[in-house]
Amino acid sequence: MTEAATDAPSPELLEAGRLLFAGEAEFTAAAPALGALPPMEGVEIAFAGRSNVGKSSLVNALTGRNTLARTSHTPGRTQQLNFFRIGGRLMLVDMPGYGYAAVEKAKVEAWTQLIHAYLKGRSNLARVYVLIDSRHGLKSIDTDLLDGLDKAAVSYQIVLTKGDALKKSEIERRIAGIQAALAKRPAAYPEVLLTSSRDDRGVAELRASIARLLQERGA
Ligand SMILES: Nc1nc2c(ncn2[C@@H]2O[C@H](COP(=O)(O)OP(=O)(O)OP(=O)(O)O)[C@@H](O)[C@H]2O)c(=O)[nH]1
Ligand SMILES: [Mg+2]
Repeated sequence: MTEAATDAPSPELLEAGRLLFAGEAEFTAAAPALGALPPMEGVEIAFAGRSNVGKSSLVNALTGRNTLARTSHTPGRTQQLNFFRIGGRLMLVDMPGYGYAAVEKAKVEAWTQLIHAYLKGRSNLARVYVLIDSRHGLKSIDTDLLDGLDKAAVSYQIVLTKGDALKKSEIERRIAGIQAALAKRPAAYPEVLLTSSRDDRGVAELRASIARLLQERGA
């Protein structure tokens, strides 16, 4: 396990994260295609992951607003790149899911192309948070995305979701397995975060991680 993997954020960073997400959070744009992206504004981060992994729920948990992003039991709820302005300094992008969805295959393939193209071509994108369902771990469709991000040198960090649904021993095993899989990936941030939008575990730590990223970017 690396240093970063076990480092708890400092109280100052936790407070910076809390303040970042305590301010205004507003939906600003939805882009169905690359040609419809809003202008670049400040530092951007994106939430990517398989359909139904809990991306939109985590946006709501971070902002403490239950209905900011639309969520659903049915995979395929988010169908465009949704841009949220957070505290005037950060743009958070909630993406459609890849992998599977309760919509036509052609639609999912089009989203997957859009996701890959956006992630590799957005110059103010500071980091991609790749969300992985803690119960399922990394699937080949996830490693396809990681391969693309490594090749394009786009920084990413793994965030495990639905941590409330796993036992402690399973959580430890899952995190260790993912860290081992990341060790040889050049664009991976070594720390793996475990979150739950149900019981809020790891949410303050994720806010702190995002606040640290903004500090590093001088934003
Ligand atoms: N147990 C548990 N369920 C969760 C959690 N977060 C989300 N869910 C459930 O997972 C389902 C999908 O949540 P969404 O947030 O819509 O997932 P998404 O990744 O945005 O899905 P798409 O937009 O379809 O790609 C919903 O039924 C949520 O209630 C969590 O932390 N714990
Ligand atoms: Mg969604």
